Amino acid sequence: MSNAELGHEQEFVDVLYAHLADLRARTEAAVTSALGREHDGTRQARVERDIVVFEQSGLLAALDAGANGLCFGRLLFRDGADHHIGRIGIRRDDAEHTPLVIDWRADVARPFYLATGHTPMGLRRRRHITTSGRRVTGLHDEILDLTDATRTGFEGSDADAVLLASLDAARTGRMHDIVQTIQAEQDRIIRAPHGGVLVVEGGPGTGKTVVALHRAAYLLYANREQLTRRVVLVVGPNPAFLGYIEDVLPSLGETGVQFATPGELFPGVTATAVDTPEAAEVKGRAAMAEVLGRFVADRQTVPETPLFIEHDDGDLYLDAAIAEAARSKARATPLPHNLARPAFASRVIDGLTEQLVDRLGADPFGGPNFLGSGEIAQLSMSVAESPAVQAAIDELWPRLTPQELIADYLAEPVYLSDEDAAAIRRPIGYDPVFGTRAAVEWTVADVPLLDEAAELLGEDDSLARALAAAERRRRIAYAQGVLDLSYGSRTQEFEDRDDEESEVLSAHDLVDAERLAERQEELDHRTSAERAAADRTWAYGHIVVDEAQELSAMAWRLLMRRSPTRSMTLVGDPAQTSEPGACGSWERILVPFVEGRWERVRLGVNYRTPTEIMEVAAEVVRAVDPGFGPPDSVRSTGVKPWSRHTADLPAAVAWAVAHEGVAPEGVAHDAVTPGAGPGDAGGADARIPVAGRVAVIAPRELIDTLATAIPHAERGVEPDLTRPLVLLDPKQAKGLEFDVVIVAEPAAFALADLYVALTRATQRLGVVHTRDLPPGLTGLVQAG
Ligand SMILES: Nc1ncnc2c1ncn2[C@@H]1O[C@H](COP(=O)(O)OP(=O)(O)OP(=O)(O)O)[C@@H](O)[C@H]1O
Repeated sequence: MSNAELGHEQEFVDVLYAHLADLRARTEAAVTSALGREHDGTRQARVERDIVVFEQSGLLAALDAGANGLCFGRLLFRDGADHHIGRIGIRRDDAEHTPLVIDWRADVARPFYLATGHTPMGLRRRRHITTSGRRVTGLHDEILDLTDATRTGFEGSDADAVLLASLDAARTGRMHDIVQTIQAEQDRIIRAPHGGVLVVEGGPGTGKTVVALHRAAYLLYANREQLTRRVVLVVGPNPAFLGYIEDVLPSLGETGVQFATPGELFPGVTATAVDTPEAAEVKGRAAMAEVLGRFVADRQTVPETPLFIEHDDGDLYLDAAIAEAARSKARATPLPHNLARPAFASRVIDGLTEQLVDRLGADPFGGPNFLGSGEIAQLSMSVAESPAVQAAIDELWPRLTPQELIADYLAEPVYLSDEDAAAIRRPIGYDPVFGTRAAVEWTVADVPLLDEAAELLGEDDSLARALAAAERRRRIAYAQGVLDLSYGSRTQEFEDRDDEESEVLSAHDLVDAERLAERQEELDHRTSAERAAADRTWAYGHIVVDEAQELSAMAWRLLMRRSPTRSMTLVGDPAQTSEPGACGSWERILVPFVEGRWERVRLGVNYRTPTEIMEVAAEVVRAVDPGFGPPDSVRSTGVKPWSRHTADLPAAVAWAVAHEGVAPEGVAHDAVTPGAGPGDAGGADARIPVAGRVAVIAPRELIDTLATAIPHAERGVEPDLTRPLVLLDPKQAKGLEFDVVIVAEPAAFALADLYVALTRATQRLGVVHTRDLPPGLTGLVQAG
């Protein structure tokens, strides 16, 4: 093994970090000085400041992101080309600004992920560089050209060594990027074209989530202008999951991404209540769209007996004929309820004015009405301005908010069977003092109903839109000035744009005046992602949906509205579906929206769960579905899952936790000898992690009881997953992973939930139970 070779790479990495530090210092200085600079308040001065801040802030974020594990690979081509591959791209200071390290997303980096002995893609040698901080700790070379006789001593026959080392590492409670070890099947998905709907399917641990996140990073790189402006939205099942994955994109230099759970997709509403499974199922049905449409139509009424309206020019009667004619006119417009209201109102006003005209201008001798057009117009105005007339119109065609409509509907659900109506009925609460409506506690399944209501009702925002358009014109004019000046004052760092592989972008390359105008708004106020989050009608550039199999038909309607271009990556595993309202198959989800215009790809290798655990999880499913085929695990640990029967579940959970090496509060984790897990007796060459994370996964109804036995366990709606021990219900555990998992009382789990729980462990699995074990778990090693 050549220490010189390691030394060369260390020298290169040193140069790289020195360059990064220099770039960073210059960038930071530029931002600080621009922000701190006194300016005279003139447009010119503001423009100059904004140019610097705009150009440099994005670069700073990318530089910070790249600082950790900046360089991880090297490609040596047969033709002599030699490229280092990194998390971000950086160029030299030479005259040509040649690349120092290539962004992993650039085309030239692709052989790092795809080349094989059979298809070397021009490569002679591929090198994995392992670093710890800034120190090069290891090299792993693969020779792809058998005529290459050079030997460094780092050539390895096991091409998966780097991957296995990464998979065996103790978990941290946060998902990490995998740029160093993306597998070929994953790379093809990550770089699949931007347009259309791509469904990524695969069993537990096949990398669906991590691949979807890298795909988002790749798409942002390849379509930067479009996607940073339109924003990428990542939808995940719950807040804990979003916390678990939220570091991945920033670690790849991408910060302008919005994360949301399905309960957060209606701005202004936070889902705090929980539906029963039956209620969630009813609310999620596609038929609810039509039901709500009918409910809105029911609010457009005709009086059974004429409404009497006192008026200065004479009493008015708003009868069924006038209301009927007005309703037909309003419904004939293509507008939603609130926007069609003016059409209704104007026809009612015409009808009532006619009443007055007939009465006041009637010729007693049967001749033509003697009121002139001016007088009629006057009468019409006085009718329109009458508060009593307005109140009558409101009664027949009320202005409605989505919240009011859905609260009313849930208070008295119609167009459903009695059973379904009973499942979702929720009386309106009233403030005991003021008698006003109490605030509604919304559920996740209410959110798509609110969105549907917003579509049916429409919002009269014409004034707001006109103001926004005027403001936008002003900003574009201003931004044009920014760009003109920016071109004149560009720095060396940003000039280097002659080739297609450039990774560092400048204002001229990224933006036109319109785009910069939007950027200015961001600088002044919020980021694009923040603006998107606050705007129900935002059209996202790309949407990634994780655990997509869980969403209801109504939730899909909402998401499709947010993606008019239908650029989406949907990630899921139908075998892990347990939501009663879930849509079921991809066909059912997608045919109504993108029939024939979607593609499905499958990932088939489990990178998380070792063979020993996966076999057990598969047996559980096979007990009901004998043909079930789980993904193949990429590694095994030699440690068999164990079970323990007990009469005292909390005590058994506490015992299991102690045996898995999680110290109670106040005792340092290191003070407990880890690894002596109850199942180790059977393990021959067990590879045990030194430290890591343990999860106890238990049915929701047992969580409180178990918490008393393991008070040091982290739990709650949004548990901190970086803590050594967490207590979760199976829904919360979706998408997560831990070194060790203890499943409590598996007989109380739904089958899909149990499958999810059993497949969360990267190292060891134990089961504690008082009831009989479900089929598939009965053969586990008995512990204790
Ligand atoms: N190429 C890879 N290199 C290193 N680690 C990988 C690779 N692919 C996947 N992994 C790791 O495997 C684990 C499982 O990945 P991920 O959570 O994305 O799987 P999933 O298919 O979404 O699982 P589930 O459906 O069970 O939630 C993660 O720790 C991930 O980092």
